[in-house]
Amino acid sequence: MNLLEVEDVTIERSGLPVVRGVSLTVAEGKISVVLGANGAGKTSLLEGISGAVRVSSGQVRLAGQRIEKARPWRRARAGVAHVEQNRTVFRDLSVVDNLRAGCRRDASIEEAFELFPELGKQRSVAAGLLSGGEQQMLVLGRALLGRPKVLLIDEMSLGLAPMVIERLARAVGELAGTGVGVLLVEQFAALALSVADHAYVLARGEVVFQGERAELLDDEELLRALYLGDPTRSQV
Ligand SMILES: Nc1ncnc2c1ncn2[C@@H]1O[C@H](COP(=O)(O)OP(=O)(O)OP(=O)(O)O)[C@@H](O)[C@H]1O
Repeated sequence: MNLLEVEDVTIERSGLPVVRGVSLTVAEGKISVVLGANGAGKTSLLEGISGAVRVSSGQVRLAGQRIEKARPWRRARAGVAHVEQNRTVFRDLSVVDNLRAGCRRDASIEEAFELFPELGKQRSVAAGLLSGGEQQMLVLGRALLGRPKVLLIDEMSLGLAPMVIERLARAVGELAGTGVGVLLVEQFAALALSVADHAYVLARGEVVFQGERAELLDDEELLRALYLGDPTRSQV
């Protein structure tokens, strides 16, 4: 079942369309990734889904219900969690208090420690003292405790070491395993493709490729172009 459906969505910034007629889906328990160079419109797309920016036209449906006109907090309450690029933690609060801040009554912060035992060993440490990777774990753990249906994750790998990125990717796979639909936006294809079920490539606001992970892995030319940051150069 598709938990998230984005249909023909256009988003404008300063009067210019930066997301143009994009359609994509995220199924229950699956990971869809959106790849694309800097400025391709990935962040704007996620913001349009969570409500941080207005969608000019098209539909966004969560479990079949239209949400593209709903206020951001309503979308969050309906089950859209948005993990933004800047890893926002409450720096002065402990790990436990950061998790409590996002914890629904029917969730337990122990669930976050099961997913990230690393955090369980630092319960009373101020979040600001954690490494970048641990802060990302904290943000993901907190999002999990909000019991989302769909998790939007923006550039989780930014500035992190490959080993840490692999660790996070594994955790995202485990999260999806619980039934959450994940939409992962990444500039770097390797991480995204290691966990993706379905992949989309965005260039200048448009989807220029979509397919199963295997198809993208098979298409060396497209992959190379992705790494060079210009997916429009390949034959798609
Ligand atoms: N607040 C804004 N006002 C005007 N234009 C914006 C704004 N934010 C982004 N843009 C423009 O929208 C386009 C898409 O940006 P967006 O951040 O969505 O792309 P991206 O693929 O996520 O890139 P990045 O990896 O840099 O986040 C870019 O041309 C950018 O300059």
